[in-house]
Amino acid sequence: MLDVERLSRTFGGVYANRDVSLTVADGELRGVIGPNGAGKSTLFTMISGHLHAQSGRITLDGQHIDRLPPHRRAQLGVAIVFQGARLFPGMSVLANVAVGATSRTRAGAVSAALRLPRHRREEREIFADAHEALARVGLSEWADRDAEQLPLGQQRRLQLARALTASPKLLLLDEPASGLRANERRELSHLIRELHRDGMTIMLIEHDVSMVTSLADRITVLDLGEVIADGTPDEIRRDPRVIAAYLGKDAAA
Ligand SMILES: Nc1ncnc2c1ncn2[C@@H]1O[C@H](COP(=O)(O)OP(=O)(O)OP(=O)(O)O)[C@@H](O)[C@H]1O
Repeated sequence: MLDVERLSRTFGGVYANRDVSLTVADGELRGVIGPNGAGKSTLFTMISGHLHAQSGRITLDGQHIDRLPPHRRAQLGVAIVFQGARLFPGMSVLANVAVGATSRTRAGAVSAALRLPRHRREEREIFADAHEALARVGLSEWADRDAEQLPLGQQRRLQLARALTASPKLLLLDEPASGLRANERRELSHLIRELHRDGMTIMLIEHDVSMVTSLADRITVLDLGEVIADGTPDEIRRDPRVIAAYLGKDAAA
């Protein structure tokens, strides 16, 4: 489904990603781990198109997408939840999800301003999609609440709902669990596992190694912008390079 070949990107002459290659199978849940500054977010934003790679190639279902802008990649099924993504302040939970969905409408601004039938139909579809996505993440009963009033765990699920309105083929989650309490983490893990079971292809950046090893089919480990290991959670746990670079002595014990 996703082929990343020798992707590179530098900032100020320093490699944030250097010849990063990986292949993600259809329906796979791929964990991406590595120390701070390893290049994980850089990799995700190059896949989503928000950051340009300086070299390398990205192929989604056989189609080269590396020259496409982010909205075209989104139309092809790539959705990203950014690290620390913000909510729209002063808006309800439902409106926050619906705003995410409006970027995909076809009717355009003129038709929206004139409230032409096509626009009204799209608006209905958007809100139907938003309701469905909220149900999917278990937030239906909070639809009319002010989004900012939600506890952090629910805010993260809201971000996920926003991404789901696009019915993505490939969902990129950049540290969705950071800052969450243990019970919120468990709920989010459960939700990610369900999406995976439903067949969605997911890439997940996560610092909590036990969370990522319990969820992922395979894990890619980055260090200083390079892939230092790629394998099943068991293989990763045993890999001496990973233990040395990332997991530390505790994990090796
Ligand atoms: N927009 C930018 N401008 C300059 N340097 C950047 C930029 N984005 C990333 N970098 C640098 O690229 C390297 C990789 O950063 P990146 O955010 O991809 O790492 P990460 O593995 O996601 O880190 P973290 O776990 O802390 O989120 C770091 O050295 C970072 O400082």
